[in-house]
Amino acid sequence: MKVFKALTIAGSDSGGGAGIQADVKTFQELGVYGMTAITAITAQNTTGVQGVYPLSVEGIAKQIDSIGTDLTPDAVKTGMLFNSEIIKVVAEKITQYQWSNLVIDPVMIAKGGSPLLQAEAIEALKDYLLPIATVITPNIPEAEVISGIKITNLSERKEAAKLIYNLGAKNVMIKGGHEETDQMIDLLYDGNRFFQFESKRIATKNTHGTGCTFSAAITAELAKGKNIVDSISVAKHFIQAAIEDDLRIGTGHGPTNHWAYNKRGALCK
Ligand SMILES: Nc1ncnc2c1ncn2[C@@H]1O[C@H](COP(=O)(O)OP(=O)(O)O)[C@@H](O)[C@H]1O
Ligand SMILES: Cc1ncc(COP(=O)(O)O)c(N)n1
Repeated sequence: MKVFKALTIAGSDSGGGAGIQADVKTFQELGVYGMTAITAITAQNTTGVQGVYPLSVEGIAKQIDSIGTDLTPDAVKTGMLFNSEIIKVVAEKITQYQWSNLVIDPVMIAKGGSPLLQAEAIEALKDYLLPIATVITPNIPEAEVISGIKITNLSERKEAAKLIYNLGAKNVMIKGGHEETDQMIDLLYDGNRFFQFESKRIATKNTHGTGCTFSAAITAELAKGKNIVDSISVAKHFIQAAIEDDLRIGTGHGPTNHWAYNKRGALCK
């Protein structure tokens, strides 16, 4: 049996809804063996972030080397990277090991407003990570920061996608979670065409970790050898099910249910 393997290089969320924890749960649900290199520990729950503790650059490089010298991932994603030093070492190691299928989730701010990426790191993200990305998955505020333009409608989102594409990412997926529309549109640009992935907006405050889960699902499907459009299509169904079937735990922005996608599959059989 061929075992598909995916690596996440991201921060730990003690509350279990976002970050490394969301990624590993998603990999597992999609039948992919999950591996991790932790960049920072956050003390976090559904009410917000209580503390951020980045790891040393040496400690992060060592974790990636442990994987690179023994286990070759079929796809890699990055999440919270915190500062430019971490971004540089992560880009260097991914290049050193010649890993392909790289998903960059340019995590900047947690749902409650706490910064998970320092402002000084934006240029490093553009210079070192975008040129090696198979796909970058910003939400609308992140796409505004990277592209440098304001996004208030779909045509501005398309313009931003083109600007981000020109920075070197092979595909740009600008998510629509931050738009006030009833229809949730995630927009992909592959340098040639635009693709829209649509679903109904779910009225809920429990969206902690949606971006992490979505990008982890894309990573898992790329690891299995699917193309970008098919990978995003699965990820969209996965996140929709996970949000619809929210767990209602904690007193703030609760997590999504990573089990929901497979639970539905099982119920349909
Ligand atoms: N209320 C919602 N209903 C349905 N899908 C949602 C909702 N909120 C977010 N999503 C989906 O979750 C994914 C993450 O979107 P978004 O919230 O924009 O990212 P982030 O978590 O990075 O801010 C996207 O696929 C988006 O369409
Ligand atoms: C460690 C960590 N990484 C990422 C996020 C972003 O979460 P979201 O997916 O809700 O944008 C988070 N809150 N914590």
